[in-house]
Amino acid sequence: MGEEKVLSLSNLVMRYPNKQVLNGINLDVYPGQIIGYIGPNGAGKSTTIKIILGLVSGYEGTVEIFGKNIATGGHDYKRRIGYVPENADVYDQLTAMEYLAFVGELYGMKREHAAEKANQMLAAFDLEERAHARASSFSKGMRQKVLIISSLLHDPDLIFLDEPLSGLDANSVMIVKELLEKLAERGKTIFYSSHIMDVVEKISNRIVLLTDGHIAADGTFEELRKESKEGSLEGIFNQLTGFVGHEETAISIADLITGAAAYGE
Ligand SMILES: Nc1ncnc2c1ncn2[C@@H]1O[C@H](COP(=O)(O)OP(=O)(O)OP(=O)(O)O)[C@@H](O)[C@H]1O
Repeated sequence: MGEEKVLSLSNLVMRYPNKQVLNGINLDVYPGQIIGYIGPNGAGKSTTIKIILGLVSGYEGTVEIFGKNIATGGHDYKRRIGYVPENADVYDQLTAMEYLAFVGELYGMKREHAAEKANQMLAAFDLEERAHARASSFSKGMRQKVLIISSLLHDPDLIFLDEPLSGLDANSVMIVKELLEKLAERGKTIFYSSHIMDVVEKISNRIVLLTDGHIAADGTFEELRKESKEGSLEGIFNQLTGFVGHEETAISIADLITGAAAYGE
């Protein structure tokens, strides 16, 4: 591909004191891609994203964003990035508008511009009436919408989303799924981490599966399907992560709960 890479990871290795999490990740990402970054719990997905965002240090290898090494290239690239973390929370004491104007300013927007755009986006997400209410009074889904807006307000080119649909109702899920596609069509790049396989299957135009610290699969859903001969992404995931016997596991847990194992009933 002749296009400029948005993100490039070369031989990325990360060790925590008692665990090697990333074992040499190589990944080149191009404009317009919607990458579904998947893998079992603890595989290292969040660690990868945090390294890319400059939130975790001590890695080996190279991370280039918009053609610049993040270790030596300054922090300007962060203004072109949007991020919805998995366990984020809006500041409870701020109203949705205050929070969004604040985040917009952090990304270098003028406060009035951030506030005006935030107002329009809150209305688009059906939250106009709650714009001046404190976040502490918001439901989980309302908070998630505010977080999504906060990650997109400054019109980033590279967007990281960790379980972005968490807590959203069915209508909002449809809007966000469609929105991601529209943004990708406009050249934005989306890096999307989720455990909901049917959503990843539908949204992503490229799926990257991380297991045991390395990339076990990388391609479109169709490519992965041809290679694995499984019909669904869930099946491919189970095959590539070596998972068998969900029923046996469920039975043994149910036995523990009801005491059947201990009492041989
Ligand atoms: N600060 C830390 N110190 C030590 N170990 C850590 C630290 N952060 C993460 N780990 C370990 O690194 C591994 C990868 O964690 P990470 O959060 O990247 O996984 P993940 O793929 O995002 O998992 P999940 O799907 O559960 O969100 C886990 O074994 C975790 O315990």
